[in-house]
Amino acid sequence: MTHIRGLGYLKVQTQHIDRWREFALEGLGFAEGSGPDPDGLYLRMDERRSRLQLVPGDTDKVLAVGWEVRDQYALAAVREDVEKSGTAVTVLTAKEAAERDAEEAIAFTDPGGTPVEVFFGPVLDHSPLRTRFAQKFVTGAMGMGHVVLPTPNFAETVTFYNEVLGFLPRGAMKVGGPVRIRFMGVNQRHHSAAICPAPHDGAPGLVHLMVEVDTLDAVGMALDAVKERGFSISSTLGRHTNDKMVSFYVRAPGGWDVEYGCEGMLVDETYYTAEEITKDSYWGHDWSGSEPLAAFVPPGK
Ligand SMILES: Cc1ccc(O)c(O)c1CC[C@@H]1C(=O)CC[C@]2(C)C(=O)CC[C@@H]12
Ligand SMILES: [Fe+2]
Repeated sequence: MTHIRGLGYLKVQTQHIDRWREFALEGLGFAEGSGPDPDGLYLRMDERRSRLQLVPGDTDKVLAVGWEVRDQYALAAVREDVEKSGTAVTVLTAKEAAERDAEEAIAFTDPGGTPVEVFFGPVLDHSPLRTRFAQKFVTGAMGMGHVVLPTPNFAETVTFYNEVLGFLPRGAMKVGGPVRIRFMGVNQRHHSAAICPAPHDGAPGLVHLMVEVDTLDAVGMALDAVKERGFSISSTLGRHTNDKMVSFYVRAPGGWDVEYGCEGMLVDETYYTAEEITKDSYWGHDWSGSEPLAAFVPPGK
């Protein structure tokens, strides 16, 4: 059993903070939140002060994938498990935790090189949330969405998430020969993470972030809004075969994608078994117009 309850937050550095503002606020309909860096962009999806955090910098890269646990006891247990695996853990200072709107947090790097944080005690913002398309983001017990992480050490990374962090296998898909993308979950969301083999550890360290909304109309309105603003559609609308989600993928400033969807299924662990899908989608999800993902482009190219 894992102590991790869901994806809590994602913090990303970007060279393109102004374009990000347009992308996230006008295109995807996130609400503006608050956070410690006056030059940062803090995006609200729910009662948290922020879920997605962009800070300006001279490269585009993931600074932290933040996983949430129930309380201080769960955090201590995760820390012990990670340390026992031989991975060094940093306990963040009270100031560093406060900057993350958390009561306490730890940090470490996974075998694929992704900077990971685990925290408890998120600080809330009770002011009414007004989103651009009047959509509700599906968060709560399902966390903020899912991340697809690239790794040059695929087997080791998968083992780490399953056996050290306790993520449950939620099926796989072959992506060339015997190589599989592996989906993993920690709650009723079908997958909160997917691990994807990448040939090298190229920036930005992320393949995509998926966020879910409550209506197909909001997905359609976001699709129109990002297209109107000149953002590149990586994949057309489609329905996935594993989590049943209807989504599109759009290229974020910085070379990774945001998947924006609705109608994701709820997993019932009483009956669930991990299955292998042989098609990514029942219909749609045409990737032929996708610009190359930065995670798969060799550094320096
Ligand atoms: C197959 C699938 C099911 C549910 C998801 O949320 C999801 O993101 C995916 C993967 C989508 C996508 C794909 O099918 C083609 C190969 C892609 C582009 C990758 O290399 C990572 C994401 C993959
Ligand atoms: Fe996805």
